[in-house]
Amino acid sequence: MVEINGVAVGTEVYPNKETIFKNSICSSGLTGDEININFRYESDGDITALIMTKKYLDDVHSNTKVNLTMKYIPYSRMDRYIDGYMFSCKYFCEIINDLKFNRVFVLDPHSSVSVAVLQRVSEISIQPYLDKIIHENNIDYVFYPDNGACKKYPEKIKLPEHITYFYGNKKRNLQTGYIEKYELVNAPDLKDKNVLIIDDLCSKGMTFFLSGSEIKSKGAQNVYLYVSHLEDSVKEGKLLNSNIIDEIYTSDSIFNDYSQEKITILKPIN
Ligand SMILES: O=P(O)(O)OC[C@H]1O[C@@H](O)[C@H](O)[C@@H]1O
Repeated sequence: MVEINGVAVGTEVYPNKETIFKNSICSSGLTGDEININFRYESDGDITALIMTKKYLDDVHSNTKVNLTMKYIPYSRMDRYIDGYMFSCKYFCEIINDLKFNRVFVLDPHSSVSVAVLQRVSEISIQPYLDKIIHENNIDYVFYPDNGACKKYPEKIKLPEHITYFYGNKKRNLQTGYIEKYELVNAPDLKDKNVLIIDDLCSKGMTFFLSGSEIKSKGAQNVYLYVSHLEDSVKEGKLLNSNIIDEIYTSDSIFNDYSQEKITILKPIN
């Protein structure tokens, strides 16, 4: 989904599935010094819509600065050279650079690779989300479910002084995607404690099902999960039908099913 100043672009298609890119939004008054594009990845077609929209704005509003908000960066997981695979994260970010946005705003990117490639990029902080969740749920401990999260978040977020974190180790088979082994590393006494798991992405939720199960088996009272980007595929996994996680919190970056019990989509930060 692509919006120009809050109005969706390209919502109709021709019979052959090409999108009808109308300019009604633009003719109904695009004034001001800056235009804001909101890009929410739902499918690869949204990337076409983004390219068309920026090209259109360059054409008819060539003197106006155009900002892009792209909370979830598509292809951000394909963030290294792997033999036989395309380095899609790099290529996608280069396409964004080629479009020459004035500023690009992203939320909690999966790794440092995307922000290293993207130009004129700023990160929207997830701190206000975490402060709210920690406060409202009387969190005792924070848990980072894998090495990636454990490396990233201590540098990125500030926990209240009384809260310490512990972390987990997972071994995923890259061919099958299956998690073959999961263990808690430095777990404190969790009896009757409230734990918040923090990570960037949830796909089918297996990482959180396994880590949450381990945490609950150590006597934790409530286990909450914050993920910046929640994929729809979470509905296909075990997580939502179990009692392992008491509430999942996420941003509106890619998840938009407000009917799900146990999932809170947090209001945009700014
Ligand atoms: O376990 P699922 O939900 O499938 O995958 C999510 C995990 O896989 C990683 O890319 C994410 O950073 C997260 O740790």
